[in-house]
Amino acid sequence: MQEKGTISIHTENIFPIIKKFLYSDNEIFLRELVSNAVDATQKVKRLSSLGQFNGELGDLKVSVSVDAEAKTITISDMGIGMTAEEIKKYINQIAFSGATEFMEKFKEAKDANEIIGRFGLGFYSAFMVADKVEIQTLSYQDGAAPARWICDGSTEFEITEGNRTERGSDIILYVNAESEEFLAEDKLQQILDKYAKFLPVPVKFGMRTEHVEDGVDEEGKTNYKEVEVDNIINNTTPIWTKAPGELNDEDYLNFYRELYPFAEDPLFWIHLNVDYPFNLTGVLYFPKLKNDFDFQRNKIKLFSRQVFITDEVKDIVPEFLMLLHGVIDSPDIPLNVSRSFLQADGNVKKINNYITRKVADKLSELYKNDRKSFEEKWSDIGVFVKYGMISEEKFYEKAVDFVLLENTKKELFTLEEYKQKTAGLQTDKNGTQIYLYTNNPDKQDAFIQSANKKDYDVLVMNHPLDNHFISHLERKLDKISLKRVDADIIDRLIEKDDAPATVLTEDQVKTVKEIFEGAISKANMEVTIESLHPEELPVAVTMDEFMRRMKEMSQMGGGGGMNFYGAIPERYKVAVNGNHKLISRILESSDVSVQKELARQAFDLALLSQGMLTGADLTAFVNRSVSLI
Ligand SMILES: Nc1ncnc2c1ncn2[C@@H]1O[C@H](COP(=O)(O)OP(=O)(O)OP(=O)(O)O)[C@@H](O)[C@H]1O
Repeated sequence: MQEKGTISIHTENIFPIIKKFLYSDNEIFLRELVSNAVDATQKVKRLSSLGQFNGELGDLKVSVSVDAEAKTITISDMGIGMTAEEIKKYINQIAFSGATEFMEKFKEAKDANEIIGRFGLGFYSAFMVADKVEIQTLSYQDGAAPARWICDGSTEFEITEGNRTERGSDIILYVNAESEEFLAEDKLQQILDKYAKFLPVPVKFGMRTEHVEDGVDEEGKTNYKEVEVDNIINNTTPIWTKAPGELNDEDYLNFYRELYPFAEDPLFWIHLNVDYPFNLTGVLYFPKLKNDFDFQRNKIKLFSRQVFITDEVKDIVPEFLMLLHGVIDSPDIPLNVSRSFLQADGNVKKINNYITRKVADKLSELYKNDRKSFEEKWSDIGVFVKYGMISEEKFYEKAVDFVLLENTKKELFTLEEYKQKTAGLQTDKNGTQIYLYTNNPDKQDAFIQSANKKDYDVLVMNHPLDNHFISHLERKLDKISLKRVDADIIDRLIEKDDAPATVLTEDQVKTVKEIFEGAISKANMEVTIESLHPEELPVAVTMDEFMRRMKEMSQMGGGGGMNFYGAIPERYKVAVNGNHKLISRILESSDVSVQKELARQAFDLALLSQGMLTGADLTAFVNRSVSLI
C-alpha cells in the first residue's frame, strides 16, 4: 500500500500561513494533539461500553515523549486509531474542507485559537513547531491494517503501510529549528501543567522515582525501595466533575490548594452544576481579600471538557465576580471566536446570569442559615457584595436583603434594620432620613462625637469602593441621603426645626465674623456664624459633601467633566458656634490682639482635631499655646 497525493486542490500552501500567523501562541500544538489523543481514547471506551468494541481496552493512557537526539516529540494513545481511509477523510479532507474559507478569513483572525477552532485545524497546529509530521496508527476495527501518514509541511502527503502493532496512534513531530525549545523537558512539563492538568485520561510524561515500602528490617523498621513509575501529570477526576454530594469541605480546600498553592484558604465556595439550557460545571471560591483594593484577576480558569482554555474569563464571568477564584468548565462556551461575538452570544449571557444568581443565592443562604458567621466574613465578602450591587442590577435585587452596613461601634445592620434604627431621630425637617458616615474614624473623631452626643449613629465607609456604593444607594433608596460626618456641622447635616436660638445680636454676629476672618486670613476658608448648642465645639472646619465627592471621583479617574472638579482648589467652611462661651469671652475682651489670638487658637484647634494643622501653622500654634499657658 502506498499512496501519494495532494492535500487540497483549492488552496495555496496553507502551512506557511499557519506557522507565520500562529507563531506567538505556538505552545497550543500540544494542547491540540493531547486533546485529540484523549478524544480518541474516550471514543474507544465508549464503543467498548456500547458493546461495539469487544477487544481488550488495555492501559488507556496518553503518553508524551521527547527524543532530544532525533529532535522529535511523540504523542501516543491507545484510542480508536485510524484506517488509511479515515486518515484521508479526517486528516486530509476534513481539515481542508474549510481551507478556501480559511484563505479568505485568516487575515481577520487575531489569535491562534480563533483560527484553529474555527477551521478545525487542531491537528495541523503541529506544523507550528514541526517541519514534518508523521502518523503511525492502527484502527480498533477488526482486520484493520496499520497505516502511516507523513507530510513535510507542503501540500503533499504520503500514506503507506504503518508499523504500529497495538491499537491507537502515535503522532510524531519532527521539531523545526526555531522550535527546539520544545525539546526541553521542563518546557513540555510546563505546557502540560497548564493545559493538561485535569484531562480525563491519564497523561504520562516520562518516569519518576517513588519510594515504596519494602518489608521490615531485623529491628522491625520499614524498608523502602526506589521504584520507577509512570509520571502521570494529571488528575483525571478533578472535583468539578464530581457531584457535590460526594465531596466534603476538605476536598474543596485541597483542590483550592492544588490550584493556588500560595494562597490563603478561601472563605467558602459554590459548586456550579447545570446541564440545561447550557452545560456548565465548576467550583468558584471566595478568597480572603487583602485589605487594599486588590483586584486579583485572572484567577478563574476556563476549561472545555477538562481541557484548559484560558484564564481570561472576562466576558463569561460578571465583572464583579472576577475577584473569585476557581474553575469553570463548559463545552458550550464558544472559545474560538472573537470577543465581540462572545459578548453577543446567547449562551454566554445565560451563563453570566446563572453565575450571578448562584452567587447571590449562596450568599443569601449563608446569611439566612448563620447570620453570625456571615457577619464574621463580612469584611471579606463586603467588597464582592457592594461591587456586585453597583454593577449588576439582578444581583442588587437579591443582595439588598443581605448587604450589611457597619457603624463605628462595629455593629452590623441590614439596610432594613438600619432604616428602622435611624428613623425619626435622623429624619430631617424635610422628611429625608440622613445616614451619617465616616471614612476615617480617627481623623473625624470630633465630628463623630458631636453626632453621638445627639444619639445619631455613624456608619464606617472606608473602602475605596464605598464612594460609588454610597451614590448607588442614594439613587436606589427613597428619601435617604448619606452624608459624611465632617461635611458640615451636625445641625446642618440633619436639619431640624428646633434649632437653638442665637444669643448674639446681628451686630455681634458681624463683629465675630470679622474677627475670625482677620485671624484666619485664608482665601479658601469661608467663615459662617452658626447658632449651635453651647456644648458643641466653638469652631468646626468642614468640606461640602458634594464638592468633596466630586473631587474624590476626579482623583479616582472619573474622567470627562470630573477633571474640572479636580482642578478647583479645596474650599472649606469654618463654622463658628456663636452660642459657645468662648465667643462671649472674645466679645468681652477690649484688646483686638487678644480677640484675634483667641479666634486663631479656636480655629487651629479645629484643624488640629482633623489632622489638618501642619507645617508653619502648627509651629505657630504650639508657640502660641505655650505663651498662653
Ligand atoms: N490521535 C488520534 N486518534 C484518532 N483520530 C484522530 C487523532 N487525531 C486526530 N484524529 C482524527 O482527525 C480529526 C481531525 O482532527 P483535528 O484536531 O484537526 O480536528 P478536530 O479534533 O475534529 O477538531 P478541533 O481540534 O478543532 O476541535 C479528528 O476529528 C479525528 O477524527
